[in-house]
Amino acid sequence: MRMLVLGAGALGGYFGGRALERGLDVTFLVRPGRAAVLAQDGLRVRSTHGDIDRPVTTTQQAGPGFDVVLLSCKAYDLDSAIAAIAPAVQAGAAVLPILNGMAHLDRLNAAFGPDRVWGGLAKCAATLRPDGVVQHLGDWHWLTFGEQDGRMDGRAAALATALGERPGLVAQAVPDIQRRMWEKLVHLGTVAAGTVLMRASVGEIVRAGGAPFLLQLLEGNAAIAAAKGHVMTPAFMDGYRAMFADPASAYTASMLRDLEAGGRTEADHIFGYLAAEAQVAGLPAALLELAHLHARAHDQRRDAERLA
Ligand SMILES: NC(=O)C1=CN([C@@H]2O[C@H](COP(=O)(O)OP(=O)(O)OC[C@H]3O[C@@H](n4cnc5c(N)ncnc54)[C@H](OP(=O)(O)O)[C@@H]3O)[C@@H](O)[C@H]2O)C=CC1
Ligand SMILES: CC(C)(CO)C(=O)C(=O)O
Repeated sequence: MRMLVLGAGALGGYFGGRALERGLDVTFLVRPGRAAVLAQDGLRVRSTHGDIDRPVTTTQQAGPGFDVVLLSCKAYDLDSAIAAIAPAVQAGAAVLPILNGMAHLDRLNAAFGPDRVWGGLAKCAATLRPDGVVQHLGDWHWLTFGEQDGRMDGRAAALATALGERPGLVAQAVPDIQRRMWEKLVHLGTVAAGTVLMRASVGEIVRAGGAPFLLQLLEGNAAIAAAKGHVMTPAFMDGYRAMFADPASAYTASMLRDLEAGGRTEADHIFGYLAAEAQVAGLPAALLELAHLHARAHDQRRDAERLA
């Protein structure tokens, strides 16, 4: 199976590297800066599930011949990413986006049609270090995806079989990817809003007395998902209530890591989207709106080059 990976950042580098290990024919579609690093040093991944150090094939121009495009850009780069992958998708490849959030599906559907676009999500924490190494954080290694019509006999199932389920990468094709993406957004919307607003890990927030704050975010996000027709199960809620009340947790969202590194945030795509959906449903969203404002203010300061 031939895979084109747009972006060799944290997740593109991690999952693209694991796909290479499992025998897929992988090409990274990258911009000149990342292309130069990969040409010089190869793909370097550091992970408790095994490091990766290997030369990789890169291109700066997509073309025909790919079965699937793993789309791993940030939401704010979506327009340029759509333009970059278009030659591969128009030639027949499916798109597997692993961005957090939901709104990108509409834009991908508009660009390529829903038959070509899968849903997808990554439960995996990683970061691209300044030295160009992809650092896997913690133990999560799940890649979940599915065709939007829920078909289980198409290319998504074939990709899951090709990638398999082993430590380092557990790939699953599912018939209910929209529900899974909403579960991920309830989780992410909680950890991102909580840790970005407090500029602290889950454990630090809990030890400071903030467990009720995190739980309020979790319940609020679950109510928004329910209003969209995706009711979180009791088991899901119990698991995340425990996670967001753990005083020993070092857990932070990638958005906090990006913000602390002086990067741009996906504020509109995550907090803005959730707050807008809350408004449509007549639900309270004060904490999401505050997180949105906080991250946007950071983005303003960053764009003006006034970060310390
Ligand atoms: N990191 C994490 O732990 C997790 C992240 N996510 C989500 O996954 C998505 C990706 O995040 P992450 O991997 O952290 O992001 P990164 O910033 O680490 O990587 C994104 C990469 O996309 C590349 N890119 C963007 N536009 C283009 C383009 N037009 N052509 C080629 N390359 C392009 C960037 O390249 P360049 O270097 O040239 O800018 C960058 O290397 C986000 O939506 C995030 O919320 C989900 C789960 C966990
Ligand atoms: C919550 C987490 C780590 C789950 O993969 C994530 O998506 C992120 O930090 O962006």
